[in-house]
Amino acid sequence: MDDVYWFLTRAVMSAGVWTPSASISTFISSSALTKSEPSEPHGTVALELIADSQSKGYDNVCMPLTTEAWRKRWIKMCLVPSDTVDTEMLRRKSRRESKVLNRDLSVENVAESWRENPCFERDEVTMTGLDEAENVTVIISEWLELDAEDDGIRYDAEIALQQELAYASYLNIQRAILPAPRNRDRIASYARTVRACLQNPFMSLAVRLPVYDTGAVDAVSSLSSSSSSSLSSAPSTPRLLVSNGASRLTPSPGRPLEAYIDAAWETWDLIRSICDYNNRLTLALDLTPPLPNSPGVLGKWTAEAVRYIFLPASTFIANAKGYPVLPKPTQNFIRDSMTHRPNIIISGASSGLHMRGGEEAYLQYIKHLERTSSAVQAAGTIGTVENFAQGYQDYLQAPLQPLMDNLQSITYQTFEQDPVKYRKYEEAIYRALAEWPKQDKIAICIAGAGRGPLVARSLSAIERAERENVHVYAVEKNPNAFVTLQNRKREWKDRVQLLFGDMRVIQLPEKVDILVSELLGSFGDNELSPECLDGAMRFLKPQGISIPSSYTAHLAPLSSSKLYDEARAVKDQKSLETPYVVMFQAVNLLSGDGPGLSGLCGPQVQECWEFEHPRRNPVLNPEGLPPTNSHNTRSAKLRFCIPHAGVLHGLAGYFEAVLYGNIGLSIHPHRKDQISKDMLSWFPLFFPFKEALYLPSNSELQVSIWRLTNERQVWYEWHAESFLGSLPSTPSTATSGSQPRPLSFTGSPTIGVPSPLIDAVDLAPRSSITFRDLPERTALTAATLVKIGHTSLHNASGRSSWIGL
Ligand SMILES: C[S@@+](CC[C@H](N)C(=O)[O-])C[C@H]1O[C@@H](n2cnc3c(N)ncnc32)[C@H](O)[C@@H]1O
Repeated sequence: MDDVYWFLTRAVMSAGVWTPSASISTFISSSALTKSEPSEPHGTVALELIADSQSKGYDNVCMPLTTEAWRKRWIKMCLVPSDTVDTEMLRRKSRRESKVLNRDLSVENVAESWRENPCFERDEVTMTGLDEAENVTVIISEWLELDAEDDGIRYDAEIALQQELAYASYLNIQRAILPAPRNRDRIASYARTVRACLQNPFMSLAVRLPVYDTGAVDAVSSLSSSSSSSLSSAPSTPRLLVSNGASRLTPSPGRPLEAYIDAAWETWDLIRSICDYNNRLTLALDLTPPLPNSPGVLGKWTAEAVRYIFLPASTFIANAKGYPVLPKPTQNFIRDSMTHRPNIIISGASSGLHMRGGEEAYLQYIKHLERTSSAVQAAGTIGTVENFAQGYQDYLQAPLQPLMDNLQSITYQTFEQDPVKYRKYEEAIYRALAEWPKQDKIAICIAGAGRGPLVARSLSAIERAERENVHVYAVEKNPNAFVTLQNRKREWKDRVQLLFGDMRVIQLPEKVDILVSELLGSFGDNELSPECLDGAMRFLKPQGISIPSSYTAHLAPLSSSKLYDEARAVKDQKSLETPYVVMFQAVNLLSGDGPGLSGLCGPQVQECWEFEHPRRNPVLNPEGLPPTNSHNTRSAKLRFCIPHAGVLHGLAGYFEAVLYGNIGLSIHPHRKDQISKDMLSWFPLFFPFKEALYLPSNSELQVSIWRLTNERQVWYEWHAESFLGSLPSTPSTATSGSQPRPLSFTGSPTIGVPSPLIDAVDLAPRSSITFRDLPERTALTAATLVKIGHTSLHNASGRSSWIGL
């Protein structure tokens, strides 16, 4: 049964033109702001530069809040002058912590009065008027070291930060970009300060972060080298402002750039965790080179709260004609990010770095990426899921309970707009009919007919198959929908017989050859199709056909701070133990394909279990019904390889159904386009975790999930454990001198069975990785995995969420 009714109703009412457009800003440096006098008619330099950038087609400007004068005063007040610093240490020191003998008490008194009453002088800020600050993205002083080693520097940097934010608030600025964290050792201090600043409920903050971690690349030198070259000055100017590439850091040989990207992500993960996933904390992702070359490595950032993307001119390369373009992986990342409507900040466009195109070439190129983004194009194309779901991405919806509830007419009407589902059903019925000898009398039952679209599709399949002798029964338990069915019966005449009642108890005048139902949920069985069809199977002849004939549930571990945050917003346990229907957008699937640590890891998305109709050899009571529901319980233990560090926030649930032969329905992310492209009726299920579980690079995640039942309810429970590998000291198997066998990439009957719907077009051999020899594999597994964490058991005994029978 379709999980999107509620969403659809809302979507129909709010359908409007939503253009997923990014806003593009230009960066104005503080030197540009201070060097010239304003010309008429602009009252200030800031207003003049803002007007100039608007005339060039930028949507916004991004500029620092403070000037060089402020930096100089802060250094003078707070840092020990360079000539008194211990040159061995090559580190800046705060006056507060300094033990030097020749302390200048007058300066220290000035500093103390500043600490007591922080205040700017006019020439220390770039703007003073509300008109200047309007629509400006403000950058907090980049030289503030909120993560300095020196306690005094950190303390004074925090006071300065609070002072700048208070001034920004005064100018009605509600968003600010913070200085980048630089010192991995002190990220917790940085994050604590940010958390304190977030106490102002009207201010949203973005952490600027290079996609590789500068602290990891050059942990000491980034601080000490800048101080050695300018001991009397503040920390180095952040790389963002360097457009000639002179200050590029080079990763050390032997460590791939991807490793630094994991480190950068870990920095972000720690900051947002300490800030308790505050939704006013976002990322300003700095794409200053060097950047990774491998495709998809930037993909994990699409699942994070990236509000700003810094693109210095130095990130661009020249194409064959000399115009600036982005390297392929960066290009793809920008395209994919477009649906999140980021604010893209271009800096150094006027520096003449590229031969052709001039300053506007950068802006034009980003606009071109937006226009050609497949996600943006899909959102603008009627009939696609992206268009259909506009504005509802990453929106949590409680799945409906169609067995317990009676749907409204508007709900039926909206999901009847899905052309793909009904076309697939008609084709399945047509093919099933084609298998019967022409002269046979055939009976079809539509179990759960709703307002009748599958009845109408059955009749057209009968016509296409040129069958004369076919009778259709339509069973429906919703009394209101049954009125609509009666109305349509006038058009169907006696080809169709309507029966009002619950398919689990109702009697039919005769047994049928084909039983058609659509009781599927996003996870296949989560709207109780197995339980309803147990009853309906009484109508089916022994050799009869059920459409669907089977369906499978699939899972993948996912990271999404947005969904995690949403699920936690309702502050009770229930909301974090409830599966939700969600159109995923800012989501990253954490698993990769491969053998992993245990040799047992499967594909990125794995199958949990299957339901087949009719069941093989069922135990039935005299009424033809199963005595208990225990045969509909299921469980799965899945092993996922985690190639890159990430945080597990939940599980993505999908289904795939075989209607008949190779006709099917699928929302499996890798197969849906091959099986039922542009089908609108189902969005995936999201099983949240109460605790975010950190997963290091090259770890293994083991997920357990159960479908459980009692006489009145069905529910899911879920749990996860994480492992790291350690090499066994001795070979774990006694294979008389032979080496452990290599991993085999040949098919396995149990892991990652390929879809029966796409056997001819199935994908790479992602799904079938296992050891050839099971006993050997088991011994190795036990020897190599080291447990590192787990979640609690979610929804124990169905305490928070269940589906009523
Ligand atoms: C998803 S709707 C499908 C309606 C229609 N077949 C379609 O595809 O548009 C499922 C329908 O099955 C009905 N239904 C669910 N459980 C039922 C049961 N146990 N007996 C009879 N009808 C049932 C619901 O009322 C609903 O109308």
